[in-house]
Amino acid sequence: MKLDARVRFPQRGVDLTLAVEAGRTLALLGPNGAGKSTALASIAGLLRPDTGRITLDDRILYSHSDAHSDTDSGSFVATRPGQGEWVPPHARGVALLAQEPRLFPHLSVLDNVAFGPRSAGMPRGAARERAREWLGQVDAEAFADRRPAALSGGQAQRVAIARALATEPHLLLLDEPLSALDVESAPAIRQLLRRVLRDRTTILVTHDILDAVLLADDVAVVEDGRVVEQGPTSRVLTRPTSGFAARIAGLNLVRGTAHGAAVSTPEGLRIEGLSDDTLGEGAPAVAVFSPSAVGVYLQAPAGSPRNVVRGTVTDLEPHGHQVRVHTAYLAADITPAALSELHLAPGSEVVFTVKASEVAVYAA
Ligand SMILES: Nc1ncnc2c1ncn2[C@@H]1O[C@H](COP(=O)(O)OP(=O)(O)OP(=O)(O)O)[C@@H](O)[C@H]1O
Repeated sequence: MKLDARVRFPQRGVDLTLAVEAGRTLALLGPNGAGKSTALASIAGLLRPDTGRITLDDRILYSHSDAHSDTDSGSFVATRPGQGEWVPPHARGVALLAQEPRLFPHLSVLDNVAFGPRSAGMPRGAARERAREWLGQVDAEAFADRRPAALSGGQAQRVAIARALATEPHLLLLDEPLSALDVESAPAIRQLLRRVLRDRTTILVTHDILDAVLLADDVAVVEDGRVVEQGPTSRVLTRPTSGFAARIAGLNLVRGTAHGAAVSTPEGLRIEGLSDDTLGEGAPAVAVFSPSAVGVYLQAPAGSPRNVVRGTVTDLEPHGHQVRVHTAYLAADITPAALSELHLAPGSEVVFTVKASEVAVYAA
């Protein structure tokens, strides 16, 4: 089913609009405190937004508007302040899978998975039958008779996935489902999710770019309580328009205004690039380029036609066989040999150069 959600918590500075098309997986990415968990809890019904509207297809799960602050056309005419609709969590057809499996410790694995169907009124035998099917789907039927305490973290998360899916939810919410797992068990659970999420309407909160690439059709980047960027995963990672998406995609991004195929920043920086967008003069735009396209010098090379950006080294870190040199806003990859020749350390003044032909300029 298709999800449309607008959730507003003015006191938390959260005002998010999200849409997930039926059968697609949307990854929510963003820094800590951006509002991702607030969005999931609101959609699951664990948290009541001050105002907003949440629908699954035509069914309203939550609706409440405030005539004074909600300027959405029409909606506040029909609903006066204090009125609204609220479907409790268990009746939403929404399953939430958290970081920790949170299985019921006193029930067997089988009865943990049968719990949802039982609560929905299914007879015990049929509920157990369904639980067995789902345990089979997640390769966990061998643990059916165990108690949760006798499971490893990865095994418990498999069971939690089966428990969430056994309720046959219209919408699945995953809150960093792999973050509590060790590096050995995470890949297998990621593969399992890849299989079970296919054609299922899902929102996935993650900090891991690999999860977004392997599991999500679309990505929404949340910063400071707002969705700052949303689109197909491949587009967001190859043509990011937010600083956060650029960082996780491993790209440099300079934001400013368009002047021809150049971007100018309020600080006076000007980056020339190539653009296949029709950019209005002065329109918001970004210049995006890879750290591997950046040359690092101590002095600006004489007569160079390249873009030149001065900065102070903030950090040096290994990056594959190279070393990534960070300044406050940009990064460059150089060889260890170049690093030792330049004698770089945090605090060093450097000049970054990049050819215009390596810089993509597009509307932001
Ligand atoms: N119980 C609460 N009461 C008031 N404000 C809260 C509460 N929980 C979170 N907030 C605020 O709401 C905003 C969004 O927080 P939220 O936990 O949704 O972010 P997040 O993106 O999920 O972060 P993280 O990645 O750290 O989980 C933050 O400003 C946070 O301080």
